[in-house]
Amino acid sequence: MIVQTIPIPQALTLHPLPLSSSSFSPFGNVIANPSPSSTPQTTTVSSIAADPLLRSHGAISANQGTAIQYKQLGAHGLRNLYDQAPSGKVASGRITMFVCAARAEISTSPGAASKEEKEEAGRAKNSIPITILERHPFTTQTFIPLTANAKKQYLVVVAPSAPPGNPDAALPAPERNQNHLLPGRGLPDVAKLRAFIATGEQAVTYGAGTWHAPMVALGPAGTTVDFVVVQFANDVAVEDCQEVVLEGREEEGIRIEVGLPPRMEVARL
Ligand SMILES: NC(=O)N[C@@H](O)C(=O)O
Repeated sequence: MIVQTIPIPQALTLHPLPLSSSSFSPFGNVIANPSPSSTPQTTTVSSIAADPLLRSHGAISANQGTAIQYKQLGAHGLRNLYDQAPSGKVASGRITMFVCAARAEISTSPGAASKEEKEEAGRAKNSIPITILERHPFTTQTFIPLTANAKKQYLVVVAPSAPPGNPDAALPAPERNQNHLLPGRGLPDVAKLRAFIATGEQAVTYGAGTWHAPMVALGPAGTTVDFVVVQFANDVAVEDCQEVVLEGREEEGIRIEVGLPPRMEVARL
């Protein structure tokens, strides 16, 4: 539900970076195969012991040696903090699906964009407006694209919380998380918005309370990116989802948008 309207102080164009675990760590987790070159056939107790990457992701040999199981995929696992929700209403785990229409397309061909491509991108105004941010204060939310295709892409737009103050004082938000990973109860700090380009080989978990824009699928017109979404909810609107409208002044060009590059290298973890 909409809880606030924030005036956009000045025009802002975000330049998205390839999504990676390290750049996204203040906001949540990137989930991807930590070591695509490792196969179940060649991964043994001793090869795991010798490989810091496998060890740091908690790799074990599973399914009678026919699988690798990674048990540690980031600090923001599934979190249910509804025991701190003022309504006291218990939450349940939910699995839903978002079928997201592609809203723009960028090329994934490696290499720098040519002068002509940059000019063309400028002319096409290849940008996505950001007009709303939302957070799920008491739960993590994981978006898992139903494709393992690096050519499928989506935009992840997130903001840290501003220091707490009057405007957010009445909003339900948790105070404690076992790993102290909460972003804080404040409204989004729009000047510090960040944008990332994710691929179909990456899933993303927003940490509990992380401000984020509604998912933006990328790709040719008429296509979709389908996501399985895993979170908790208790059906109390203000505890499940708090939305903030970002109010620009179109006539003065005061808006927030993500500028899409004509070409972008896609990154692994
Ligand atoms: N992220 C996104 O697209 N949507 C949500 O977080 C939602 O719960 O609606």
